[in-house]
Amino acid sequence: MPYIVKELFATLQGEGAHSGRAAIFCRFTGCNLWSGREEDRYKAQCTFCDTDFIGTDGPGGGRFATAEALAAALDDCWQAHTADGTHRYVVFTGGEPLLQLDAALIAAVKARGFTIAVETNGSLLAPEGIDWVCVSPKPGQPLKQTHGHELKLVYPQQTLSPEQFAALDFQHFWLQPMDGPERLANTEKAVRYCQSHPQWRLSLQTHKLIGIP
Ligand SMILES: C[S@@+](CC[C@H](N)C(=O)[O-])C[C@H]1O[C@@H](n2cnc3c(N)ncnc32)[C@H](O)[C@@H]1O
Ligand SMILES: Nc1nc2[nH]cc(C(=O)O)c2c(=O)[nH]1
Ligand code: SF4
Ligand SMILES: [Mg+2]
Repeated sequence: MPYIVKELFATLQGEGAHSGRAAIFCRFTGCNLWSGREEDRYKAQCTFCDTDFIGTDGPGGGRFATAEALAAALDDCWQAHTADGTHRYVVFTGGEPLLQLDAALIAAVKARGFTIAVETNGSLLAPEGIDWVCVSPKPGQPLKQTHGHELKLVYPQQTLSPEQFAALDFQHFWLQPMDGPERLANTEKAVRYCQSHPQWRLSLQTHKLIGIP
């Protein structure tokens, strides 16, 4: 099965505990909670997505026939954008990366010296070997990935509250204000929640603030 990638680009991780860290983002095509088409958004399980994950037309996107081919593309992207070969970091996102990220790709990317992070909605179990698991729960599907490194809840959501997740096995608990027309009000709500519930910290989408991808 080929890996289908919307885009593959170098930037800084904008969110969560690794915010500010140089990374290659590999955005897989497709999600299990929304078709990605605007006309379907109202009936999707996840309705507030900020991302275009349809097709393969983004920078560096395409169909990669093998794990080795995709790992080589990540390697090229890292080498084109960084001064040295160390601290290699790849973030697999999407769409929903756990629909495609498998043992073969993890092994191929590790063999090239990358530390691997994933951004997942948590409705699928993560395979072994991922170094940093960020789970961002969504409505509509039961949460299967109930442990990891950071839990990043988009806030506020009508049907999901921080209390539902506060006892799970994660090192970091983030509230990330929901982007969209209510972003400012949502940010104020997230600030108030974090102030009164100090287990939770505020995650801003810093890449959007400074205009990088
Ligand atoms: C586009 S998702 C892709 C990865 C995976 N499908 C997921 O939902 O975690 C990447 C991150 O953006 C967050 N996100 C998506 N839409 C957002 C929005 N409107 N405001 C704030 N964060 C959002 C997600 O919760 C997730 O943490
Ligand atoms: N800079 C940057 N940081 C990010 N962290 C998570 C992202 C995502 O879309 O998964 C993202 C993204 O799209 N850009
Ligand atoms: S689960 Fe993630 S990629 Fe899928 S629609 Fe929601 S935010 Fe977007
Ligand atoms: Mg994003």
